[in-house]
Amino acid sequence: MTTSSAAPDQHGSTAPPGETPLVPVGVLGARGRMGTEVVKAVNAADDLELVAMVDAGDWLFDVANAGAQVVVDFTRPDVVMDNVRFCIDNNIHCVVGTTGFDEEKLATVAEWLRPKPEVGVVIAPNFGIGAVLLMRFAQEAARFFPSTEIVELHHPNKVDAPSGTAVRTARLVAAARRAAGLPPSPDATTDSLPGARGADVEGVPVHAVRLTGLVAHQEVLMGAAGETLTLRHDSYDRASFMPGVLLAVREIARRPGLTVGIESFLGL
Ligand SMILES: NC(=O)C1=CN([C@@H]2O[C@H](COP(=O)(O)OP(=O)(O)OC[C@H]3O[C@@H](n4cnc5c(N)ncnc54)[C@H](O)[C@@H]3O)[C@@H](O)[C@H]2O)C=CC1
Ligand SMILES: O=C(O)C1=N[C@H](C(=O)O)C[C@H](O)C1
Repeated sequence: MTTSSAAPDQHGSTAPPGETPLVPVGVLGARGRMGTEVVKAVNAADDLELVAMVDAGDWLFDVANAGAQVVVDFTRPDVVMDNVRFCIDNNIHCVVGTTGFDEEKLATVAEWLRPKPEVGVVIAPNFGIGAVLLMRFAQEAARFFPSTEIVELHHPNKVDAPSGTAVRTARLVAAARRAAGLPPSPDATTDSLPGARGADVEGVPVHAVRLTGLVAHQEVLMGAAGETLTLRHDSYDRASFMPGVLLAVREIARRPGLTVGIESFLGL
């Protein structure tokens, strides 16, 4: 299913002459939990124009035919790479929220962008500004604590575990610990059931909870003698991700190449 307004001009805009051109935006995963929020947010923005809504089984070409200059992808880890490749090949900037990106996939996207110096792609596991701040705070604090573990908690419809946010947080914490010369966190475990100590992400245990009634939550637990520092972020409504998504949609044309995370968009 797609929606598209009057045929865009050569700049992809349908704004009346003399007015600031609207940025034509396409949404992939448009009927999903996040995609429906993005559709609402783009429709409510007076400087953006929703020109294409694509979901499973729809024709991906519709985003190009509709003149989208920016595409937002909130689909699935197993399809997102095909979507990103299509957008890059068609000179369409990409704001990607879909998770599942490891270093290899990020390197592949960067390679696809090499012959396209004008195209911008931002891949962010979390567009929630509070979540981004949590990651930054955890990165800053990590070097002061012998032990760090992460607990992420999500709705039971999430297909991937651990969350992309938790994996990125763990990687940032692990890098900070390495830079500080910290030894591995103390752990005397020698006898455990599979999974009991969580997923090992560069030496940081990450535990995933799936619970009816939740949306998206994360705790970073940092331990030292006689104290624990607990950092927690809660997303109660997917509207919380929209300020970050719209910031990226508005900025991406000025950010050619691959950007991972929205920290630089926030001046962090
Ligand atoms: N970066 C961030 O801030 C956030 C990222 N996410 C991630 O976004 C992704 C989507 O999450 P949800 O919206 O909850 O999932 P969802 O399952 O509700 O939505 C995914 C949508 O993509 C559609 N889809 C599947 N294959 C497609 C294809 N080839 N082309 C177009 N559409 C296709 C599905 O039919 C579905 O409507 C997940 O990877 C999740 O981890 C979720 C929330 C925030
Ligand atoms: O699937 C979700 O809902 C979310 N996924 C992202 C992730 O995997 O980090 C972001 C947020 O946690 C919500």
